[in-house]
Amino acid sequence: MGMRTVDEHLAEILGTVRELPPLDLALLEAHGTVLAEPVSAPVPLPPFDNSAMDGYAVVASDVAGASQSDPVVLPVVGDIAAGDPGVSAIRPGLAARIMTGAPIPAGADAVIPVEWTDGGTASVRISRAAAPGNAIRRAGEDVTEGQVVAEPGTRLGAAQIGMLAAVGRSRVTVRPRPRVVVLSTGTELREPGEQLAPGEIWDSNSFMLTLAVAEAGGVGYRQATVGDDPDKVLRTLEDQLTRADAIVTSGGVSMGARDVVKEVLSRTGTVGFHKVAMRPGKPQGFGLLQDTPVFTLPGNPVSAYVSFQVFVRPALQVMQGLPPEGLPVVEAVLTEDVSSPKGVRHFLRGKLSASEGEALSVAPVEAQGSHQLAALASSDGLIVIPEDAERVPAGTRVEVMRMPS
Ligand SMILES: Nc1nc2c(c(=O)[nH]1)N[C@H]1C(S)=C(S)[C@@H](COP(=O)(O)OP(=O)(O)OC[C@H]3O[C@@H](n4cnc5c(N)ncnc54)[C@H](O)[C@@H]3O)O[C@H]1N2
Ligand code: MOO
Repeated sequence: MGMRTVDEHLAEILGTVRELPPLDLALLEAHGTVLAEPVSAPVPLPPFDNSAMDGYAVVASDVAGASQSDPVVLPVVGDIAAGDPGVSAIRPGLAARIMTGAPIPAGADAVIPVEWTDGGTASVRISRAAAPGNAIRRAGEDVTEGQVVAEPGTRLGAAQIGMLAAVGRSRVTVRPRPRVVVLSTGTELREPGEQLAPGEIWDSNSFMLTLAVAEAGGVGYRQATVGDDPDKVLRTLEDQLTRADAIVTSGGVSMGARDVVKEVLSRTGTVGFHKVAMRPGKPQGFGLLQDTPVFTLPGNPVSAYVSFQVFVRPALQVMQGLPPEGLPVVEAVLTEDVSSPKGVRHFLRGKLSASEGEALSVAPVEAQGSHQLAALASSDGLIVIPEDAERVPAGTRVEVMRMPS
């Protein structure tokens, strides 16, 4: 078990994981995935000049003198609704009733909102002038023909999917969400909701990690907790390979007499176990089991969470065709002195706050033990204290990994 740095361990991971093959998905199924092709508009948007309001299409110069006291009256030659094919036309001296989204008739150069008129159907009394172009939405004003509306690497949220539909796409090529099987090991673990016997605790890691996968854009499959029986652990891992793009385990990787994950994976696959110079999260394992990346995270809950964000999240980003950036990092001013072991990258749990006009600040929470999940759950950032720092005084600017909310 050689000692390695965080960067060395991450480099091995990022050098091993691969982008998932692209997949053609129907739009709604593509929500949350990452686009793998550039999408361009086959036509301009809007495709034709159309009305922004319900009202009357006119020639602006006809109504130039219209006012409350001296309205202009024009004959109405017809109705144009949204969806009409856009073949109608008017001549000077005429008006056409028009609805929002309907094509502007040839010859018209302004739309008078119905509120500025008496709403007439045979003829209309207009009591306000309008400049040419009034209430007209021009073709191509949103998107020009051939314009790329979404680049590869775009995460497809509601607005982006809406954009793809607006340019006529029913399906898109994306990197699928990585499917990640999450497995907790430990005979002491019980399902939440069950009774605890002496010596037992409720399994929290598998819930936390399954959802951390989802927060990172993947699909987490929570596996029922397995005990410390090596054959059962191996069988469970192998059974899961068919549906997993990656496997994340928690527990059973340190120095105990019954560290089952380490025992089992030392016999097969390429998973290597290392002490990584970080706190929390020292015991780490990573490698392939029949070509599937396996991350063996330490069992202490805070260690498991931090390890996930530092190592697994960037790997899931690579699998989705994204740069391995990990959590977003912000700079903040430390509110308290902290000390940190030399040679170790320390991830302290902290609370960010922004008061008006002042720089973002971060307060380390009091409980920094790797078993103290309540302190993690009340934090919103992981304060990164680099390897070479031992004493960091209050007022220092530090990097903080912002936890997903
Ligand atoms: N002699 C040494 N002992 C330990 C060392 C060491 O270097 N030498 N490292 C410590 C560190 S650091 C960590 S982290 C843990 C890692 O241990 P394991 O990954 O083998 O995890 P376990 O022993 O199975 O569990 C540790 C701790 O976490 C609790 N746990 C485990 N799984 C869950 C879960 N799914 N939900 C909630 N809590 C869980 C478990 O009950 C233990 O309390 O090793 C140290 N020891
Ligand atoms: O590294 Mo352990 O992960 O500190 O508790």
